[in-house]
Amino acid sequence: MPAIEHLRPRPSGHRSGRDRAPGFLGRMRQRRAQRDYEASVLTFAYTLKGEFRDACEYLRVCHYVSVAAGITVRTPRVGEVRVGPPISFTVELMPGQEPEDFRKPGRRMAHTLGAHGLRIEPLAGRWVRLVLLEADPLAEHFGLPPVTAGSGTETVLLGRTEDRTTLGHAIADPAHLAVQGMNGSGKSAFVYGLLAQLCAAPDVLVAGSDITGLLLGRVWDDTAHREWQVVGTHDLEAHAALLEQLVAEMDRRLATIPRREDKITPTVTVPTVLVVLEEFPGLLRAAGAVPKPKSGKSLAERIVSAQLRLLSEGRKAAFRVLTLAQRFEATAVGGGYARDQFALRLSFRVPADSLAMLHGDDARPFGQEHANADPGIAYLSGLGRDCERIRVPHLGDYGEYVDRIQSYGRRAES
Ligand SMILES: Nc1ncnc2c1ncn2[C@@H]1O[C@H](COP(=O)(O)OP(=O)(O)OP(=O)(O)O)[C@@H](O)[C@H]1O
Repeated sequence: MPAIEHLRPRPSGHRSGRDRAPGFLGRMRQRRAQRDYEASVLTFAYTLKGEFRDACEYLRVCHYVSVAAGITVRTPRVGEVRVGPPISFTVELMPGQEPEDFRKPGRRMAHTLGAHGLRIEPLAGRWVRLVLLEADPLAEHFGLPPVTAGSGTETVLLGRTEDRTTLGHAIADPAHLAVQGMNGSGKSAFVYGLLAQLCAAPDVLVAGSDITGLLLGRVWDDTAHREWQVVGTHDLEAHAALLEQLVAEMDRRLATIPRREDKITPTVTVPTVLVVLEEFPGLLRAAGAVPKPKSGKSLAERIVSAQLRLLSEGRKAAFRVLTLAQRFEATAVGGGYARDQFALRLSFRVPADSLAMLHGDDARPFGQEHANADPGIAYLSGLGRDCERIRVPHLGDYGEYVDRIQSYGRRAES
């Protein structure tokens, strides 16, 4: 950030190196160094304020006020500037502004000021502190600790935000999850971590369909979950049959909701069912190649309609759908209505248009940069937060996933 660099005070020690009070010339040098330093801080603060004002104007974090001479621009007032590191400054929000209003333009604002990112720390009243981050706060590796949830109502670790807030989510909370990402972006590793955290909970059942056979299937042998999982492409009919079986269970639950309640409360005997649909567009493509029977629905139609019913009615019956896809195009996941049912959405590295497709137009400014994101970096929408960049925890290699499911996966009762 050459434009707004500041000088740091230099130690004014005397040449002898001995610990002795400075003489007259030494004291003069000290005073001059102090004066130079103070002047450099003032120049630095002045320059930073100017650059911040320009950035606010360009990014429209400002008010346009009509005066007799025409339109004038008001930008948030900068208070105290700290030279850091990290460099930070306080800002008084303008009427109607919220700290969150700096989040979306934050990255661009930081780039204008020569930093990597911006952390927003709300202070008292209408003041916030903006901290300029010199490096990507998400660059640091984040390992998943060896924890398992004791119940679906306990939160599992989803990730860490740029301001180091840890985000968790309880699978019993009524939200379906959508996860998209290109090959190698870290979406499977994320779900390995999620399932490893959930596999031991006595009131959670991990069911689903996985044409790859890596996420579900063999890994889950000898656990209570395995009989509710279908893998591979050798018997595609079995995938449709499983989803229809899950819909039948959902219908049975809906019919038994107590009169004065509007949803099922999950228990050990009526667990939260997490329906994992790994590489769902691939399943639909494979099913689409199966010839349609003379009467009735095609295999792909059966799969789409079962998924749609689980998505639209499952929440009240303690069903949660977790769908994985490389891109969440409406046509690839059973239509726009199906896509709208996901309250929690995560996008690992995807092309810019795919990010906006799942997170809305608000995510468009992040698209270009996110298209080159490192594995494990994702945008998350949901949990009552705006679309936000996070790093998800990393469980380790595939062998670690196998070990954790085999060690902690809930066993079938004999
Ligand atoms: N959270 C993470 N932190 C650090 N590295 C990660 C993380 N997640 C994944 N990786 C690295 O990225 C590699 C690819 O991850 P992963 O296999 O999950 O990608 P994917 O999106 O599922 O790709 P594919 O669709 O090909 O399966 C992993 O082998 C791992 O080395």
